[in-house]
Amino acid sequence: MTLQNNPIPTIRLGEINDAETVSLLRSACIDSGFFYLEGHGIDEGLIADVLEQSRILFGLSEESKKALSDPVLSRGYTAMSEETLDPRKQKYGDTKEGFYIGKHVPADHPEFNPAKFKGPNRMPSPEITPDMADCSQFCSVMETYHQEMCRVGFRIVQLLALSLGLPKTYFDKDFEDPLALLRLLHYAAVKSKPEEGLYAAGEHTDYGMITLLLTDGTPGLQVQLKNGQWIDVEHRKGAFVVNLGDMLERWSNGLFRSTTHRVLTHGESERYSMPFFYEPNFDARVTCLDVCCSRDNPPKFEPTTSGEHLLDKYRQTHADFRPE
Ligand SMILES: O=C(O)CCC(=O)C(=O)O
Ligand SMILES: [Fe+2]
Repeated sequence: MTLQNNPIPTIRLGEINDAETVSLLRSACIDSGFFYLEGHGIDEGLIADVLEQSRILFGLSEESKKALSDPVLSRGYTAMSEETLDPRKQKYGDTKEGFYIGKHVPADHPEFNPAKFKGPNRMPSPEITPDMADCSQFCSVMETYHQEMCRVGFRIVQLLALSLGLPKTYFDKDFEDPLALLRLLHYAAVKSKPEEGLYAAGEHTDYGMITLLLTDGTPGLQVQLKNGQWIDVEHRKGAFVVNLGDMLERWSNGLFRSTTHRVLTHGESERYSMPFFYEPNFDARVTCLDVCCSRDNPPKFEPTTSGEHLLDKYRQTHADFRPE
């Protein structure tokens, strides 16, 4: 396979100070904004459990799944076709259903603050989802995975700091209370027809810092190269597909790329995936980094905060949302 066909490099998370890894990561962030992650230390058994529990969740009755929705806090269940990632090109909603899990902050906790995305998860329980045999198993698998992924996310951010020519701990303070959201996704066995506006997940960039994606191996994810061409992101067992979001592009003054991607399904089988969105503290300041600016290359973006940036992105999506 030529480099042209597979421009997505592999980063091993083992040796964090390794100069070669740092420079490979820098190139990946500048060129494609996507890389495979190996050596992350997440147990294969845990990954299998997350996939199994995800299948169990989406196999519940429609009644149970609807009872798990919580649109106010964007936690819990989102129905098939409810989301439209690219309203400009899509005639139909994404042919997927989803389930969001964040950090659980109970309503009576001092940190509870829906305006800052701090609130309770909406999880299965014998009362809400009587058809789930073992709700506590689902909850404990997802909680463990969420915690482990925060640990991996933190290490990637340290590696990103090095790749920007900054001290390894540069962003540490901004990730003391990260906005970290795991999303389970289930794509229907529907053949995507982009020419007719039918997508499994419409074209988009991710809003935040980094996304770590795991799938069941069913193909579908495509990335757009700088020349406009779409390429398949091939599944690599045990590796995460990591991509950068708009917030990091902004922070790095456009040096690191937030790349457009989409999902097209072939219609032969269902597809399960779980993106994990790892973002800075709500109040973290996002100001174009000095190392990415110069007299000839002044800051292209106004300073903002992580929370404001994310809220802005959500508002934009809603403003031009035109349901058919
Ligand atoms: O399911 C996938 O492969 C990608 C999903 C995605 O891009 C997203 O949820 O932002
Ligand atoms: Fe995405």
